[in-house]
Amino acid sequence: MNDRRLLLVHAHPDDETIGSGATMAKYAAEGALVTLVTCTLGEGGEVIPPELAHLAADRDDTLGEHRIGELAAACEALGVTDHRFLGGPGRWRDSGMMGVASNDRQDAFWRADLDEAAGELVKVIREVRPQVLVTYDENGFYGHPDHIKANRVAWRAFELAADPAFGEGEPWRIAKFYFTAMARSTMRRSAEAMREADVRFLVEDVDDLPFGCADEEITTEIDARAHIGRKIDAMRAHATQISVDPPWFALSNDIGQEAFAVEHFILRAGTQGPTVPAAPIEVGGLGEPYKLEDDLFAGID
Ligand SMILES: CC(=O)N[C@H]1[C@@H](O[C@@H]2[C@H](O)[C@H](O)[C@@H](O)[C@H](O)[C@H]2O)O[C@H](CO)[C@@H](O)[C@@H]1O
Ligand SMILES: [Zn+2]
Repeated sequence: MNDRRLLLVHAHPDDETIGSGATMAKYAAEGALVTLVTCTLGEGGEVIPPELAHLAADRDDTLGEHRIGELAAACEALGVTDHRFLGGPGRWRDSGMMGVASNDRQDAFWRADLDEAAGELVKVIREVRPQVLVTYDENGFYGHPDHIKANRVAWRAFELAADPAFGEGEPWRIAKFYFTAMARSTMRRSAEAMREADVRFLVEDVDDLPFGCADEEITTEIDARAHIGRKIDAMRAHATQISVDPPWFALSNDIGQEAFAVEHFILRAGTQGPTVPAAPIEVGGLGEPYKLEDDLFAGID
């Protein structure tokens, strides 16, 4: 174990793997403490396997409980041993996609009191004392209300954890705050490869997808190719949400995506560390002429 401590805040079981799974596996394998906080149980998700359809919210409403098990299996696959649900399992419920009726439930994460939810995350931050925090950008990566709220709660907790006038425990200032990111150029190349591979999933035009950023916004590139097998295994663990046909996967909308082994991030707060030439495009990097951090802890230790 080294002294590196990485905290990730994700909205639902499966997001950790989709957006940062290879990176989590890499740092866990290198001996860092990787702590995952998941904000809901994913109670409102769709269910892919027909034999599990009864779990859905409008049937038995036991999908949240089932996804606790999926997430435990995914964390084991990633080598992540420290996982918490924000405020405890079921404290806040999956709000559903933007605009649906479940957004208005009293227990919806989207309606959570910001300082109350952030206060729960401050407890974890002051206990773990992470140097690095990762979550979504202000749009929640793709606009889901729970993802947007996760960004807001994480940012508020980032501020409060460092404030000696707030709450109990020793204040802790996190050195670097990152957003998960996906470069549109990488997405385009992936979509082209999917078309050529004639995969069984739908291939959408990148411009029609609700996520992706300009290459120039990326600050950090984590080459976790050595750990892609763990990411694929973790995706398989989330069987109600993800279909896997490596290196491709799809959610219940059946829109094909690539399980990237090189994952990108945007530094939102903190000082950028030393940069190196980006990995080649052929392996999923941004390629020339980009120079990026190749380590989330760059410049800290
Ligand atoms: C990756 C992610 O955030 N998944 C969420 C999302 O699930 C999507 C939702 O059910 C949508 O209606 C489908 O078309 C899409 O395929 C799903 O990925 O929203 C769910 C409800 O809030 C959430 O449980 C799931 O984790
Ligand atoms: Zn999600």
